[in-house]
Amino acid sequence: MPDGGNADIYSPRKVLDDPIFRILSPGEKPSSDANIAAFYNPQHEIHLVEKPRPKPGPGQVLLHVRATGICGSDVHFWQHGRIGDSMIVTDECGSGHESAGEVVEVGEGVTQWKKGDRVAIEAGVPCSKPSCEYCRIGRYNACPDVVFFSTPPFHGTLTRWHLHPAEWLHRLPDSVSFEEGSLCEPLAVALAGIERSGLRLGDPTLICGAGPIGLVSLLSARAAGAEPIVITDLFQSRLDFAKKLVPGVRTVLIPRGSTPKESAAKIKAAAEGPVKLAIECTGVESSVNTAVFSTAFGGKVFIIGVGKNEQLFPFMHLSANEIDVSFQYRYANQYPKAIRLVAGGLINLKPLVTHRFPLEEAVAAFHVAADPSQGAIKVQIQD
Ligand SMILES: NC(=O)c1ccc[n+]([C@@H]2O[C@H](COP(=O)([O-])OP(=O)(O)OC[C@H]3O[C@@H](n4cnc5c(N)ncnc54)[C@H](O)[C@@H]3O)[C@@H](O)[C@H]2O)c1
Ligand SMILES: OC[C@H](O)C(O)[C@@H](O)CO
Ligand SMILES: [Zn+2]
Ligand SMILES: [Zn+2]
Repeated sequence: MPDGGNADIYSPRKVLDDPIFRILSPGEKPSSDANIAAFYNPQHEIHLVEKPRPKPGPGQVLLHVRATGICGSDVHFWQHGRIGDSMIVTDECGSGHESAGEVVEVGEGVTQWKKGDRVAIEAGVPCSKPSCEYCRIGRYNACPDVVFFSTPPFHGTLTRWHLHPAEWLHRLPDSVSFEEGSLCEPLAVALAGIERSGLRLGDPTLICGAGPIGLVSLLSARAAGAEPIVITDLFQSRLDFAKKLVPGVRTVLIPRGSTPKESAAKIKAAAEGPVKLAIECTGVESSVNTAVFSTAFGGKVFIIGVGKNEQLFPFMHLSANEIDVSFQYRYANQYPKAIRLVAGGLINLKPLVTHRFPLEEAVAAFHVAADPSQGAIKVQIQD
């Protein structure tokens, strides 16, 4: 467990039999300063929960969470109860890990923050112990004792009053809104991918999938000087959105049922040749294979998407073309860079928020985020 943490906020709590947690009854109107949150459970229900307003312990900061984006992973935990074999919803669990907020109160020993400071909240809190190899070498996203808020059994940051360790908050300049601060979380994922992919100025680049992760990857690849950039999706509406976001991008609609080689032929035509780097943001086997067949000899397929545990890929094609395949898991050391790029105007996240809800309507927000017919890109809950 992280030092200085208050066991309460990290330990799982069974909502129903814990007197300080209660599920709000449908239609109940909580008071304007109630500490409400959106929780999901193993029965795939999602509801508002009222929790106590915590007091900051040593090294902690109490925040008023002002903006939280709903991630595909939040929806996945709610509707499927798990991600992979290790992240399983076995109890009521609070959602949200894309948050930004305002400092309300600081605990003993906290000197870098004061009331009113505006921050982005880094949801993955590693152990930071010298004895931990991954924390010691800076790849703290691999920390075996990480508390990643909203990944079961840890409750998320989608709440009104959230307690966080002071050193895992990042200052937001006044020029960066809470909306943008919240979006720095998916941006951190993309920036980690771009950094580890080795993307260089002028590299022909493919991005598979035009969801929030594909779109922040598009914005990041453009800022990093990739050219040309091709982006794919199954829905023309998402490709149209990508085109508005980055007018120079080339879009390729992937017809349902087309083979990876047929899709790759369309991509290579749009890119005027095979790409140097393919950033895969769907996790779907056919799309990963499309990325492989679209990549030049000596290129790289960099996979951010998550999907089925076992997947087939064209082994000999990769071998005979010396194509590297890498993966990204969350992020480490990316928040300061994300905030600099947004503050400096190199990455404009604002258009990504398409739907906004007040905290009291968080359940309705989840239903919109989960329904592709609503056309949402990023649904945000604001308070
Ligand atoms: N590696 C990490 O740490 C990390 C962090 C956040 C999200 N993710 C994962 O990244 C992926 C994308 O996240 P998101 O929020 O953008 O999800 P999303 O579902 O909103 O977007 C995925 C997009 O891919 C498109 N798509 C599906 N199959 C396709 C295909 N065969 N060809 C082209 N496009 C296809 C969908 O139409 C959709 O627009 C998800 O798997 C998510 O779990 C990974
Ligand atoms: O943005 C972070 C990702 O959504 C999470 O790691 C999720 O995949 C599991 O917690
Ligand atoms: Zn996420
Ligand atoms: Zn660690």
